[in-house]
Amino acid sequence: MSDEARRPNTSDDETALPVVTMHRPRWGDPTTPAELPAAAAALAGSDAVADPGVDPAAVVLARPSVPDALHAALRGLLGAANVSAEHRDRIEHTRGYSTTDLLALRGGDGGDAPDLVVTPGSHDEVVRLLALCAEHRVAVVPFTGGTSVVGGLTPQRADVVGVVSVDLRRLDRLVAVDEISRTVTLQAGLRGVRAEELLRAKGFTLGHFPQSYAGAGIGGYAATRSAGQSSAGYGRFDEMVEHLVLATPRGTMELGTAPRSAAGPDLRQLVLGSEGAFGIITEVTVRIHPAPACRLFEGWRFDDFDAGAAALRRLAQDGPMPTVLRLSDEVETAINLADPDELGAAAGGCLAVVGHEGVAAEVDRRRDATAEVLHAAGGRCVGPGPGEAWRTGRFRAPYLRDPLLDAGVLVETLETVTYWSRLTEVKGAVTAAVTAALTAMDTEPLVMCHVSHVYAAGASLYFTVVCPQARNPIDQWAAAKTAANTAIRASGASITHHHGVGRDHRDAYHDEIGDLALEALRAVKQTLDPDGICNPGILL
Ligand SMILES: Cc1cc2nc3c(=O)[nH]c(=O)nc-3n(C[C@H](O)[C@H](O)[C@H](O)COP(=O)(O)OP(=O)(O)OC[C@H]3O[C@@H](n4cnc5c(N)ncnc54)[C@H](O)[C@@H]3O)c2cc1C
Repeated sequence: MSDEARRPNTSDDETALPVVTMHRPRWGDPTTPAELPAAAAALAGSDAVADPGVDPAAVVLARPSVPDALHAALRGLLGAANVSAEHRDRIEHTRGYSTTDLLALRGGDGGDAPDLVVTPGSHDEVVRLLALCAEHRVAVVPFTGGTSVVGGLTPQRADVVGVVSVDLRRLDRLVAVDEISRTVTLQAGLRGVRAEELLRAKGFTLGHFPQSYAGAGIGGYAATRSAGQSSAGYGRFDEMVEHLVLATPRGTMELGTAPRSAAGPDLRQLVLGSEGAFGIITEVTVRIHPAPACRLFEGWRFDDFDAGAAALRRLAQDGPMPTVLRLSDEVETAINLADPDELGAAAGGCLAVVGHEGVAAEVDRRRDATAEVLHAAGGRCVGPGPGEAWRTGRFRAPYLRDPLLDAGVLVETLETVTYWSRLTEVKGAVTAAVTAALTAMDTEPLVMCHVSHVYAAGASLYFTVVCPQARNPIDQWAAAKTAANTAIRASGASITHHHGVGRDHRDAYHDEIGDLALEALRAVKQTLDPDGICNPGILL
């Protein structure tokens, strides 16, 4: 392996991002907006109406409805500087980053804004503020990075008198590294980028890089069972968690005594993925890895999606397992969103990105063994170019959505997970359902798909849908999303692999788990949150 292909993991490391303040409804660092590639504008169609949306500062919000007594008690508990009813703070905590969330705010709808935004500075303060809010029947929405794409930050107001957003940004410490056990204890409000920066300084990595890496944080990762793009090598976030601390309106629950235990069911699993419905995660202890010294990312071509998927399955089942393993279908390969300058360029076949990280000898050994499997499965190595283009461009991709929306293009993603034996069927069913729903509205879409995470028994499918915006794009996407959810459930797949349930997937999730399991979950909520103030309507 040439030294040029196998790059030392140094200053061109795309994971070394600065921590930026997000500015709803746009993504990321406002000083580096994305240019819309000329070819992408054509996706809007000739009827598209360009619309940059309403200035968030001009969005009218309702008067805060939390009782004065609670407002005063929160100021007493947290200090006046950590309790805000300011317009700007309320806007910045309104909904998440799904396309419909953005469209609503761009359209001037501030209806889901919280009444107050609070920033507690310790676990004890979180416990006490939960008790105060329960006393006053005010809903509490935990907020880490605010990048939810499933309505996880939009609680139901029906049975509460107000909504408080609990922004965990002050819980931002790396508490301790256990180098012998290779674990780190992190406070929940730490942004992912900052956690990685702190760990790299000690020679370690978390290995968790979701596409929302620029915005999301530790508490959100745990609460949603997030999956990073290196999940093949490092695992999903929930698989990394050894120990966690949950603040509930009834007190503290601390779970995870040892790496594995036979002491009853693993209750950490009740909290991971609970999306704020049972309380607020304030701290987690997770596994870490030595920071990789080298990496090698390559592109591999396959004749078609099924051939590529079969090759990925071979690796997932029999090894070796790369650090990054993903496969774009024919449409996504041709559109090549990883390189915006090549939008629309026809490429043919399907492209897989295969990445290895570690010490040089291990990278070489795994790369060669992987190449043998992929060759045998019909793959052709096309060198580091496409792999490096994907690696270096991946955190820029979310910036493209804003100029697309400005230009009147609807762009949204959805995902699912199923067994290998059903992968092609599920992919076909979801693509057909979304295409039919949007075509019926005279907005025929382009539906792209990739395999984003692989396991021995199956894989997740991630769809990107692009079409011209209809007159009411929120209703337009709701129809497409309903069609997709129905197709996912009808084909026996799970409603989500990593985005979570939130409000948007709640009904499909209940269908997926069945009545008895739902009753059991409700009993847990009743025990931990008897007044129903923890993210009401999310998950349950
Ligand atoms: C452009 C883009 C790309 C994305 N790519 C990925 C991806 O590659 N992989 C992936 O897994 N997801 C992805 N997502 C979805 C999202 O980033 C993840 O769900 C992420 O884990 C959310 O983290 P967050 O810190 O932003 O959480 P938030 O949005 O703040 O919260 C998410 C949910 O968890 C609850 N919550 C937050 N903090 C806590 C806490 N401390 N305790 C209890 N509940 C809490 C919230 O109330 C909410 O319901 C993407 C989103 C966007 C917008």
